[in-house]
Amino acid sequence: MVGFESFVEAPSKEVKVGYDVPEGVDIRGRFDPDFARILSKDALQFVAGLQREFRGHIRYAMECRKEAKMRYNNGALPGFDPATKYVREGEWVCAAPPPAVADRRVEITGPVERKMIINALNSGAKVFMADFEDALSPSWENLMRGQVNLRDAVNGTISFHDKARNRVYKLNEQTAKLFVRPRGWHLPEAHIFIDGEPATGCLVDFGLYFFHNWSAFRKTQGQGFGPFFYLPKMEHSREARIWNSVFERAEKMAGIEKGSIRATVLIETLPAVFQMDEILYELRDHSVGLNCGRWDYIFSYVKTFQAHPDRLLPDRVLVGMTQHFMRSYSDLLIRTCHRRGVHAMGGMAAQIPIRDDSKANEAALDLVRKDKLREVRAGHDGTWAAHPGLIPAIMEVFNDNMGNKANQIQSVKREDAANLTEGDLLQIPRGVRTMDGLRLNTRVGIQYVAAWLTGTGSVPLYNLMEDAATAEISRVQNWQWLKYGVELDGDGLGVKVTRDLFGRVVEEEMARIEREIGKDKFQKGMYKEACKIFTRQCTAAVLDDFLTLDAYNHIVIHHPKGSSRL
Ligand SMILES: CC(=O)SCCNC(=O)CCNC(=O)[C@H](O)C(C)(C)COP(=O)(O)OP(=O)(O)OC[C@H]1O[C@@H](n2cnc3c(N)ncnc32)[C@H](O)[C@@H]1OP(=O)(O)O
Ligand SMILES: O=CC(=O)O
Ligand SMILES: [Mg+2]
Repeated sequence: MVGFESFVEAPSKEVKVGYDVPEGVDIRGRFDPDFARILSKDALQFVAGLQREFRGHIRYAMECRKEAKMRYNNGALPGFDPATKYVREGEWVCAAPPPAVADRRVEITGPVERKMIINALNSGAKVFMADFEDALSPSWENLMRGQVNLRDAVNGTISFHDKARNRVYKLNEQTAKLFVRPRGWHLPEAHIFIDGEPATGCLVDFGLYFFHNWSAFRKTQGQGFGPFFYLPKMEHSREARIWNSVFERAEKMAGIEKGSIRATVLIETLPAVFQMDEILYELRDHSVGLNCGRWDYIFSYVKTFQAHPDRLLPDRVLVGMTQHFMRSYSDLLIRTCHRRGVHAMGGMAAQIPIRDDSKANEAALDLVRKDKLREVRAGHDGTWAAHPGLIPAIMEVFNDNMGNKANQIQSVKREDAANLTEGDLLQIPRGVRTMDGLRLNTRVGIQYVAAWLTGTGSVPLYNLMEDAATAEISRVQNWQWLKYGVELDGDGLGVKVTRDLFGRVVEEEMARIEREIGKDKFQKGMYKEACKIFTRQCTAAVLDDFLTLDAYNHIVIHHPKGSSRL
């Protein structure tokens, strides 16, 4: 095929440099020689092939999401699909877990940032999930540097020199096994156009990573299997079927056996909890389990029931795993996975170490221990840690309760959970809705968007980890409370959430943020822009599907033409 060059100006020199692209591919992101090694013509050809083969299927799946949304908005409830009862009732199992990742008792997650990748791989966790998703702001720089970092990590050559601290970071002898989480199906990659359209973000993340790393990964990490992935935010098994076909195409291109690639699917949307068997079935040759993506799941509960004022959630801090609908989701996930012979992974506790207050730190650690103890006793085979400082405590809980077994797939079947019903999975959570809840949602939402706009996708706020999933809860909850003029509990005054009240809350919380972080940081940051985006989304007549879809327009930078909206 005849190629052509996608030219951009090199700003300092007056020469033209450019990516060598295959026909139909146009790179609109900044040129960088490091990026060019990732965006090689062959790699782009592979990504373009994926895009061309699967774009129609993806479009259809996104249309189906819209249709389902309309049904829920008209009063329907999600539930098990009678048409796929035979899948749920059939006796089948997934391919056996690869030996390299039989033991996944503690997994650390984090963005694909160079130092964090090294720290995570060295952290003592069994697995590191490198994130292009909830924890990453998908700027061109972050995405492309992330690909460079992962290639160096898989090759074992990654290093990082922290000049300020004069510290050099390198990989230990023993490292965690690498999983990569591409973006969700809904996000475009606006810096890569294929046949005149933005590429699908997750196909870019997957395609580039797979193309450059499959061979080395299988030798150094996967003991003959791999690469390994986490798949986010799916709503239906038809979306899992697309991933399965993507994997088969990739395996064919690489000339490796079907079933080499393995993926854990996050069950983190409400519709997907009714599709767990179906999702595993679609991916049965490529599955390595399911995971409780609890934060997006809460977000999805609100989103799915956006037009159901009888199903409002209480304050965000009250929606924990002990609420009946959350516990039922975790129990059914364990039962489903173990019946099908794969891992049932727990979720993320949002607490992180608190350095300057040992009492508060101990209290936070205690919450993490309790959460993890509940998970391991329920039958989860492993769980997530947001920070390396939590790994020893979490590891201890899993070691004490799982002993020498690599996992609990065969030993904890949870047949009792077979009787869980749609009613259990949808049970309305209990708790109050307060002014403090509204304020916290607002303060956290604005600060998160401000960080995201400046390139950081996971941040510590008020001693908790915040990422795209947790920020989404704040956004949709505010939207829903505003939409239905919710009467707040707590002060006995029956204050209603109105636009006026929300306007005052936003003003006061912006002032509070400025006091907390200081005038200088506030001025230099993107708090005002973030406030505008967040406020617009909370007050929109129609709920935006994703916070990051609109915000993405603010971080797209086309070269050499400047910023560009999709
Ligand atoms: C809902 C979901 O999707 S959860 C999954 C997605 N979310 C995530 O992955 C969040 C991951 N965690 C993080 O990003 C971070 O821990 C944060 C933002 C929450 C806190 O970050 P910080 O306040 O910078 O942490 P802190 O200053 O305590 O870091 C101490 C050290 O630990 C390292 N560290 C902290 N978290 C991680 C991590 N997740 N992975 C690797 N290293 C980490 C830091 O790089 C730092 O290293 P250094 O001492 O060599 O400089
Ligand atoms: O991705 C994980 C979640 O909880 O959301
Ligand atoms: Mg998530």
